[in-house]
Amino acid sequence: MGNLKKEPSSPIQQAGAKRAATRSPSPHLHENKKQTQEKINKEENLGGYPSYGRVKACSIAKADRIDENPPVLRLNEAVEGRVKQKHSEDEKSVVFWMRMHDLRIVDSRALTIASDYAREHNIPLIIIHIFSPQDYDAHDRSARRIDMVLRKLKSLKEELEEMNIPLYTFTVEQRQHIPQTVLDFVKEHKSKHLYANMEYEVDELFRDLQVINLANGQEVEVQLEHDNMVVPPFKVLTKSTSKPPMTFNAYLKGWQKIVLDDPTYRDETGRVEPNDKSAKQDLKKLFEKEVPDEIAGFECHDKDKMKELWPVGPNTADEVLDRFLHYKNREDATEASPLGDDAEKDDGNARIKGYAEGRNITTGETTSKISPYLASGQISVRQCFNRAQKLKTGYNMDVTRESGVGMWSQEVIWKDFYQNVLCVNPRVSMGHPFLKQYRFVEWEYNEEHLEAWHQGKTGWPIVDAAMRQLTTTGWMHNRMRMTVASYLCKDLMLDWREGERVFARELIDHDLGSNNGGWQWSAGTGTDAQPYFRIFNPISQSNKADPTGEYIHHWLPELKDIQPPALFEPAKHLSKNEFQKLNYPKPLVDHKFARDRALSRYKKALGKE
Ligand SMILES: Cc1cc2nc3c(=O)[nH]c(=O)nc-3n(C[C@H](O)[C@H](O)[C@H](O)COP(=O)(O)OP(=O)(O)OC[C@H]3O[C@@H](n4cnc5c(N)ncnc54)[C@H](O)[C@@H]3O)c2cc1C
Repeated sequence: MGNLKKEPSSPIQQAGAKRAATRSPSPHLHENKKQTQEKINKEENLGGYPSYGRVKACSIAKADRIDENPPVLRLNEAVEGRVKQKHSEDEKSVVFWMRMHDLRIVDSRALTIASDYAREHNIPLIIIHIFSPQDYDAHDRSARRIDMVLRKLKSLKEELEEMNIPLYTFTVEQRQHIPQTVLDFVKEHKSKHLYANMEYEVDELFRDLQVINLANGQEVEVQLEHDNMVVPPFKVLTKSTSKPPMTFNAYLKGWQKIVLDDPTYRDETGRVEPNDKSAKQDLKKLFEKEVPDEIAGFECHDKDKMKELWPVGPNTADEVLDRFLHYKNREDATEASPLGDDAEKDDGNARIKGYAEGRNITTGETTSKISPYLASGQISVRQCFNRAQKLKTGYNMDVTRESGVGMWSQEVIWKDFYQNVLCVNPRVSMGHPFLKQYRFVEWEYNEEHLEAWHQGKTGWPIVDAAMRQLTTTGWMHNRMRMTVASYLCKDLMLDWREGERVFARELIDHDLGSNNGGWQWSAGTGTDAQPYFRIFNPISQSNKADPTGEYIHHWLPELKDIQPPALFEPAKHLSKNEFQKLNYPKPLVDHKFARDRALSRYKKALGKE
């Protein structure tokens, strides 16, 4: 790999490197960190994870302890037992805390309740959003994701201003100070009620528990709602065990029954109601504060490109969905915004209609590209599900695999499923495999290979094209996510958490539940995981996802003159001379060798070797 650059190449990698330099140990200190980390791993019984300090995992003991009493259940209890506050004359406002996952003002459960309370008592509604760089760091948030949040907040601020509602944003540097800072704000604005939708990551659940505990002693009532899933966590239970099912098919069955029995789960709440005009004057200072252009340490270096590819505005998420439900597939859309202006409305040939058969093809617009908008809550899961279901024919609810509507609805339910997995087994978001038997897989730690994979220089065109799509656009097609993830874990034998982290730092649609679920599925360590012995072959994946080679040609112009099948494995098909002229790397590892190595390592972890 002599042609591999050590310097971060994509803007997002540069941002990551800068952040790493300021906030976390430099990647170049990995060698020094290795010993310390190995010591910690040994001490904490993490054996088998010799890490370079990159992979974050808490001790097994701690993960098991948190799993035994999942924080979401504790939070549910705390919400039930909260100290209630009655409205009185001295209550002058009500506060809604908007989070990174619910950036919208329509169909947001807690926001609607807050808005109703404000109307009922004739007091103004205040909306706040907190920037927490420490949390972004802890969750490896990408600068692109943060940039999209800022752009959306700016747009919301303008919209809300028309409705006399202030959207006030501020940064809290030390995340441990967030609970009290929020309560201080609530009290300062003479409010006794704070509303928010729950976030399901472990840190956030513990933070919210603390908010409630503190509020109980400070005459503030905190009400938290389940909003980020159609069916809240721990609701779907298997008949035989009364436990949440951990396979998708069983979950889907239970999910469907619950929603059919009680259609209110699908009910959308309306739009936030305006404040009285007087709020503009009374809360002048809050209106005056601008949403910042960037957050220090998370500057987005390809901001303009992101803005062009993933625009935001009052109705953009609705429009992106609309395109998928009612417009034709644009053939040349590999690097285009889902809102490009050359789309043709055609209900008879709408993209969703071809989804069941076409979703694995990487060229054109075979999927919705709604994920950046869904992950940041610019549109709700309910809205997506309901709007697709409106197009169904002949069923009460279509979640079958036979139709485009059914298949797409199932995919949306996968999002719910992975949120549920996160809530039921919090260890998965703390660096632990869902299948505990895979705690001791022996991974390779190879900085060069990781870097080559990240930069799209593995020598396997389908993997490289996909990784360049990721670093250039912040998004990757689902089949490609599975392909590159399988390649990282099973061909390069690199720890899935390394890949999970790279994705988190690059993706504009990063969602902890879906990302973790996708990575663990690919590594064979998760729910529904493909078994360890199923190893994606880059050539069959190329044939399946990019039969004409158009996707590879788009992302790897150096291979533009080569056609399939040579395109899928040029090092094998071309003469030495021809191959050298391409300036394209040879495969990092031989697939057959890698396959045998992976099988042996997994078997060893299972005690079969
Ligand atoms: C290794 C790996 C990492 C992933 N990381 C993320 C991530 O960080 N954020 C993310 O939103 N999705 C992630 N996914 C799931 C999936 O790849 C994306 O949701 C999908 O590619 C987004 O494109 P789309 O909106 O066009 O999807 P569509 O096919 O149009 O699906 C519509 C929506 O359904 C949901 N969905 C679809 N497939 C899945 C799935 N397999 N798991 C969970 N939800 C799904 C998403 O919200 C998606 O936007 C990951 C998958 C893998 C294999």
